[in-house]
Amino acid sequence: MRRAGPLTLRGSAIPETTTDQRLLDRRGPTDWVHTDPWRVLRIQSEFVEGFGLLSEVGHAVSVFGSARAARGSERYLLAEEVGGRLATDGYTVITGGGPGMMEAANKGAREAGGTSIGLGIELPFEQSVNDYVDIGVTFRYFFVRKTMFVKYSQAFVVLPGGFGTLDELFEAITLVQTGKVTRFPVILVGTEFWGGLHDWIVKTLRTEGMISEGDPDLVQLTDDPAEVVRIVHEAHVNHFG
Ligand SMILES: CC(C)=CCNc1ncnc2c1ncn2[C@@H]1O[C@H](COP(=O)(O)O)[C@@H](O)[C@H]1O
Repeated sequence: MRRAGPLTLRGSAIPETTTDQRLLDRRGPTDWVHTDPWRVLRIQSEFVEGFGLLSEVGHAVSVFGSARAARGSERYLLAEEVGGRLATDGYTVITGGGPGMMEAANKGAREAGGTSIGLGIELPFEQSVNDYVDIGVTFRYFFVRKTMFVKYSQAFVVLPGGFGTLDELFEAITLVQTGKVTRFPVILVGTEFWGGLHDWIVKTLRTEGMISEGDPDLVQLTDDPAEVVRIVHEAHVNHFG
């Protein structure tokens, strides 16, 4: 008779090898590594890593923006200021961990003495999280990473950017519109950059009946980093007391 954890095995049911031996024995086909059930485990492990790392982060704000802004450019400095002001107000700053405005926001947060987090994404070209990230994770799956941005922040700050930034912006607006997240400010920084999109949302989406009357107000526009912090702070105080 053999006991293995909660199991009792007798006779021919007793395996000839131990669990460790079977684990360490690498022989056999490897196709299973490329199957979806195996990927599900990998996805699960990304959630476990992410939740484990971020669950004790205090109040946080996710800052999005172009990966392509040059160091020292006006937009880089804007992102740096936004990151710095949020950190000074006590918020952890979470970015996509990449270059450009993500790096700038991490830099601002770090230099203001705040916590600077980067949730990177594995991309086809070699890349690691930027040098201003104090706590970083690199995800394989976009959708796991996106869950982390929403779950562990109290607001989205959206600086000028391209498709990646638009993806993050519209995901946030949809979650707010459908009530999946509540009292979650989505702040567009850069009235000139975002004005055209906001006008189109009002003049086309609302006029054509594709969104509700009040939906354009789900996002707020500003040019002023101090105003960003004020909006976040106000929503936060109303929500958490
Ligand atoms: C130089 C280059 C293109 C590097 C890309 N490296 C990246 N690293 C991490 N997050 C990224 C990257 N590219 C896009 N993203 C995600 O998409 C947004 C920026 O994309 P975009 O530049 O607006 O469209 C960021 O907020 C970020 O979450």
